[in-house]
Amino acid sequence: MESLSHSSTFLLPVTPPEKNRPPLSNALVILNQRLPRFASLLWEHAPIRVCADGGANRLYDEMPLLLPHEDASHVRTRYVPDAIKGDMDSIRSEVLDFYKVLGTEIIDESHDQDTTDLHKSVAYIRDCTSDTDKSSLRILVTGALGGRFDHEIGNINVLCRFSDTRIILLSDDCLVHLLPMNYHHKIYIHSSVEGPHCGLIPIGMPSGSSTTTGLKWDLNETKMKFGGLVSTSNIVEGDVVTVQSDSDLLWTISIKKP
Ligand SMILES: Nc1ncnc2c1ncn2[C@@H]1O[C@H](COP(=O)(O)OP(=O)(O)OP(=O)(O)O)[C@@H](O)[C@H]1O
Ligand SMILES: Cc1ncc(C[n+]2csc(CCO)c2C)c(N)n1
Repeated sequence: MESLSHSSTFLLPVTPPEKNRPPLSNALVILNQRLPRFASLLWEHAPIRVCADGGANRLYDEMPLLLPHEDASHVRTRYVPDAIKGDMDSIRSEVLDFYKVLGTEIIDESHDQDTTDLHKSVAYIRDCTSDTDKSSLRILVTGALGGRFDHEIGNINVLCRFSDTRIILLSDDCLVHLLPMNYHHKIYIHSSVEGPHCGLIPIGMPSGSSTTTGLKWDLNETKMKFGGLVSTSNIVEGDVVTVQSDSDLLWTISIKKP
């Protein structure tokens, strides 16, 4: 069985070795919810930055608030997205004009009312990425959790629709990503910034057998399904958690407050 490693390095300060030889190439998608307090750190980790429609308002309004000791207009001209994509029904016109003048690519897909702005943004990033680079692509998504439940479920559905792409949904409090079925997953825990609360939830179908190590309540060829057992309020015990399952699982872990 093939192995897949996971590590929330994007929550750690950017270090020179990572700048020289990053193991994964990050992209950032900003959704239309409050920016997390570590938004500027994610920006530094991600050379490609896309705002999904109203996410551009958040970047424009809130990045200066996260950097209160700097001049607001300097912050705005430093944090310019590569692209703004979506159905453009939420972005304010002055925000659109501001970024357009600074060279941001504007992709209006208002004709498509069947896919979400996150879906459109993920498709854009995948299309910009060569096939050889796709295996090392990791998309970080801010504002994806909390808020409106239909949006949250839509965001989780994007994980399933693009299950061959690493996508991490983020809020201030936690992160969520998919562990595709039939891999030996090794999750490296950075206990200075994440944990100990975590969960493993089957998505799309019941799990006939899931096995873990490194958790307080490990699974041992355990069945999980909605309406039966799902692993919530679990606790990470070691520096590494391993997971194997015959179905796709969502992995979630808490993010520590500073
Ligand atoms: N309250 C929220 N909770 C979670 N995700 C959100 C929330 N609001 C927006 N998003 C995410 O940000 C993206 C862009 O938001 P935006 O408000 O521009 O979308 P929208 O398509 O205009 O939404 P709607 O028309 O349903 O209000 C959405 O596609 C969704 O992924
Ligand atoms: C069955 C079905 N349900 C809801 C929508 C609406 N919808 C889904 S994604 C989207 C775009 C949001 O930016 C909109 C309006 C649809 N098309 N089909």
